[in-house]
Amino acid sequence: MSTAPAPFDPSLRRNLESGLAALALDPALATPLLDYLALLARWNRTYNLTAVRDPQEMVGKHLLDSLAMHPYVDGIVERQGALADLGTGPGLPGIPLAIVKPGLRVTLVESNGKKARFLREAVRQLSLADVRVVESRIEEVDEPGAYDAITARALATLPLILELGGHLLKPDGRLLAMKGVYPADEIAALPAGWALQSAYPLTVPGLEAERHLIVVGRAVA
Ligand SMILES: C[S@@+](CC[C@H](N)C(=O)[O-])C[C@H]1O[C@@H](n2cnc3c(N)ncnc32)[C@H](O)[C@@H]1O
Repeated sequence: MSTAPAPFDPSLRRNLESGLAALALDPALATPLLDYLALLARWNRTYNLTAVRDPQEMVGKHLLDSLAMHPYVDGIVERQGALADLGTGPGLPGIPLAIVKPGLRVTLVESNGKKARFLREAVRQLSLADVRVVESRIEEVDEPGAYDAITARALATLPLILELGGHLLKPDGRLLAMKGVYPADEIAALPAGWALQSAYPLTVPGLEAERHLIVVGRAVA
């Protein structure tokens, strides 16, 4: 499938630009983000990559929702670190974060072949030089201790995310998990050796839904 200019209604760009401004991001980033959205919307017609089909809805539920956590990856960019986005699906939140944080090294981990094919194409067409795609089950990724952070959105419970991908984190690495309702039960059930580090309420411009960023790291003995 070829690249084409984003064929969107101007109101969609305006909504995205005002959402970016509300998140303290440069509204000019709307251009590369809309290129990604156009690709996603086009492939979604045949590949069923996401249940959200309306591009206007994708702006809030996918782009701005993914970007609401952007301040929390700044430390990784500063230390020239690496982040693995587990069960990334069509690249969420990994691709929007990579677009707005140049220099952030992102590995997109996805086991579904169709989604991985889309991801490789998106990386190529959007010229995302610091992004790589690993088509694999998370638990089979053989890169122990390689990452400063792992992200996961709509993947699994906190204990299961750590069971699948905890091995990928450096000793001081962090799981940054995006959650809806505050996951008190999941936090109480964290596996031995892991502890809640912080929890931040996230505001997603234009969305009412409750969102939280849950930060988990290795417990200090
Ligand atoms: C509900 S989707 C969420 C996708 C994306 N993170 C988002 O926020 O839209 C979960 C994704 O995780 C992938 N997945 C689930 N278990 C996995 C595993 N063990 N290894 C790799 N990918 C997995 C699925 O194929 C699916 O694309």
